[in-house]
Amino acid sequence: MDALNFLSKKEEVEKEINELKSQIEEKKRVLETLVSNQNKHNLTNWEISRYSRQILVPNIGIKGQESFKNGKVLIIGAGGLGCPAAQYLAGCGIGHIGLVDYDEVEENNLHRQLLHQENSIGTSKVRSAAQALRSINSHIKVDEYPVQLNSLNAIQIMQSYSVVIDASDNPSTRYLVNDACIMTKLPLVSGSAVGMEGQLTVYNYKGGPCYRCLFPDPPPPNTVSNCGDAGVLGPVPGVIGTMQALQAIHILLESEGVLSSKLLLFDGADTKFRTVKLRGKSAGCVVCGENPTITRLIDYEQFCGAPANDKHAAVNLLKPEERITVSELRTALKEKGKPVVIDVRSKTEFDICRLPGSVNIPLADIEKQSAQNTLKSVISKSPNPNEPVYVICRRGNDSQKAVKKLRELMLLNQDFFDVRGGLHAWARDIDHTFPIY
Ligand SMILES: Nc1ncnc2c1ncn2[C@@H]1O[C@H](COP(=O)(O)OP(=O)(O)OP(=O)(O)O)[C@@H](O)[C@H]1O
Ligand SMILES: [Zn+2]
Repeated sequence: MDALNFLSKKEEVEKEINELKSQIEEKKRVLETLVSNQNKHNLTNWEISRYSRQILVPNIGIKGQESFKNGKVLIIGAGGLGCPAAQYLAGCGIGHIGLVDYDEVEENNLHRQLLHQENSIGTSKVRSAAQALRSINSHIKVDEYPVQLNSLNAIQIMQSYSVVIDASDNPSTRYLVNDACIMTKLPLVSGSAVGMEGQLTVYNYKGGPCYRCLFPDPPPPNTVSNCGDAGVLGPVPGVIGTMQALQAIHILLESEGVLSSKLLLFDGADTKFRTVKLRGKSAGCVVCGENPTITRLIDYEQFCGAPANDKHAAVNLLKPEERITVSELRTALKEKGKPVVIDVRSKTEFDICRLPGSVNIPLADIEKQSAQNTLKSVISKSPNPNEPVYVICRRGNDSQKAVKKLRELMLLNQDFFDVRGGLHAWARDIDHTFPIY
């Protein structure tokens, strides 16, 4: 047989094989339908076997597993809460999961965002989480939205789902998701976790309240603590995110356990759970009340006075002459003997790293004016008590607040200077061995 004949014969046989394969697949489907009709459900033998341990739970059963298979859950945020929530939903066989996140994986995410791996640092969180979910369960559909959820895209993204999980970390996104859930008539599973504590509730479920019914006004900007500032212990969002998955499941099952009009509080320090009753739906709510005034999505960053992310915007509270650079600080440290350097971070942060000889007086103590005696004693003991005092913090925001306060108090007629960019700038420009957190 010459080469041409061989190739065309080969192609013919391969075509026949493919046709036979698709006939087999088709027959398998017919058989599955026959079996499931006989069993009066639409689960395949493979699904029964794969999910057998949860199907055996009387609250779930075949009916429950069918509702998981048909379930469509959207998760906003693939971080500390979103990872455990998504992981359990994928494991349970929720047929369709959507993930929204604009951010990339950072090394400091890995202690708690366990869908992401070391080799995903710097890549899209949505991509990394979606890949992990597909390797947990290749039979579910995972939609990837590597974007910031905003007023332009929220409704369109949400309307393909039946339950929404808010696993984000900022008030602007919380109000946006709430309002979009009212407009798309979707139940909203809302969670949060910072430090050792977490909270969980369900909004907009069967006549229950929405987020705005309970919190009509946004919190003042910069008053909301986040993981980047206050820290968080990994298993704490693990608990809350897992319970968000459980709430989504209760909603899909239409079971009793939905936390509507109730708030679950978790204290990881004392290992305590508490549930408190919340106010019901408010007739005057501007979005879900009797005469709503918000009928389309608004500008949430403007409403909250804060961006829809937790990136740090640099504050600018002082005049240029009240601030010095890290290079000027280094010169002062070299040339002026031992100037006083006040570090206004928390004690926990001061224990992580500090400039040699710096003294820790947290901003909170300066603001409460409870630090004056300590400060006076530090200054009077310094070799050059009339020299300027330098104030430093992590990124150069809190140090400006401290300098402003200290200058207002005109303590000892001392000159106080802010160190621009704080210890992050020191690590970047002066000492590359200095730790960054
Ligand atoms: N509007 C939004 N659209 C899409 N994703 C959002 C939005 N707002 C917040 N997120 C995402 O929600 C996730 C929240 O995760 P988490 O609270 O663990 O914080 P983090 O930003 O990952 O970590 P850290 O606060 O420690 O830097 C983040 O990945 C963030 O990018
Ligand atoms: Zn409401």
